[in-house]
Amino acid sequence: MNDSQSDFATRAIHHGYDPRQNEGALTPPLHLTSTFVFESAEVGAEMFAGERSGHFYSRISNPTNDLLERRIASLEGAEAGLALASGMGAITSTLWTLLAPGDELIIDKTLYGCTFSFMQHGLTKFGITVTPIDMTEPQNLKEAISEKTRVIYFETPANPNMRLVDIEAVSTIARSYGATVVVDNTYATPFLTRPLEFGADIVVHSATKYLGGHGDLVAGLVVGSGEMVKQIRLIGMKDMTGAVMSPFNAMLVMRGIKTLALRMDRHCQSAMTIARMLEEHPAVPEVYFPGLESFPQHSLAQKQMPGYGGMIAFELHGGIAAGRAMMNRLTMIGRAVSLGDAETLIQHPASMTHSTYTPEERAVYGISDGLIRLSVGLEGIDDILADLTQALPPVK
Ligand SMILES: C/C=C(/N=C/c1c(COP(=O)(O)O)cnc(C)c1O)C(=O)O
Repeated sequence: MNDSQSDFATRAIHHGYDPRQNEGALTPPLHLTSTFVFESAEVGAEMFAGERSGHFYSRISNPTNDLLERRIASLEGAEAGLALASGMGAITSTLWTLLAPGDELIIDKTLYGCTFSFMQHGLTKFGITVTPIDMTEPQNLKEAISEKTRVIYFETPANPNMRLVDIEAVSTIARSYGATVVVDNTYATPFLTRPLEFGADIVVHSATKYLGGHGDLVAGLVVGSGEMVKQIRLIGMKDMTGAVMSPFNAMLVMRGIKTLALRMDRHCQSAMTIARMLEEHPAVPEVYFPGLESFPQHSLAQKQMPGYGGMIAFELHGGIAAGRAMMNRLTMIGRAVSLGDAETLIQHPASMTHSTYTPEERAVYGISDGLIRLSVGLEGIDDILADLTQALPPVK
């Protein structure tokens, strides 16, 4: 962990909270309240009119959520943050706020399955043009972008095949057209990548994953400029989706974030070791991990990610039949969707998280039928290696 990451670790624990302002309590209070009492009818009216700051209903804001929002904004280097019920809540609340009929949304061709489905089968029903491109080549964006383009959206690394997008290059092109760049930073987390530093406008997270980090909640987060986040809170979240995070989950996400630096360090170390083992294994023809020198975008990874994360995608000889047999032989590693947990998890995107893509779409969008996704957890590395090795086809 270098100096800036050390500062990151400190802010992840302390930012925005002073025990001396809270009866000395080491940990922040949990405001399990739906509503707030006004000191007078006039004050209530002023709050609804936006003439007075403060909390008046937990679908709009809550003091516990407020602290999480300020903390994640600090970690991402943003002016403001917003806590939502899920990653999809963060994504949909943001895009419903930014887009209107007649607008164009340009997306990278590889996205989490439900994100892809919301865009291709949801937004398009409301007169929004959705244009998937291979965003790993910024030239493709130059050719696709137009005055109708309002939003550019991508994940880096992308779920599930690990493709990286050059945030700086894409943001430079987008800015010349006045388009807003939204980056889903779930895989990398702000410990490894802070997209706003490369010119992006908004970051969304499934906080269900690495930020919560313990497989015990579903949550989402958005960060960006103060004005942008205010619009997403008051239009997208309050009125259009209602996708509000419970204060209890906000408390759990803040507890997860306290150890994010430590956990990401371990996820990165273990994933690097496992990726190298897989690369050497004769039953594994393809491994996709940004930290491998053989990774096509390894130099971009070095620019954007000082550590390479905990996610690996790979193929087996024998395709999905061999993949399923291998997954079924595992004894410690869990056959489950989601990612970023203490527990190592494995799944088959084509039939699970990305089954919303048609087979034809999967072929175009780089999600092969044989692809397997591994979320490397925090167990002892020898135990993870042992489980994988005994489950992989025997070396002849
Ligand atoms: C089962 C869920 C998986 N993913 C979700 C996800 C979401 C959506 O996040 P909520 O699940 O709504 O918190 C948003 N953005 C990214 C990059 C994601 O991976 C999964 O892949 O295994």
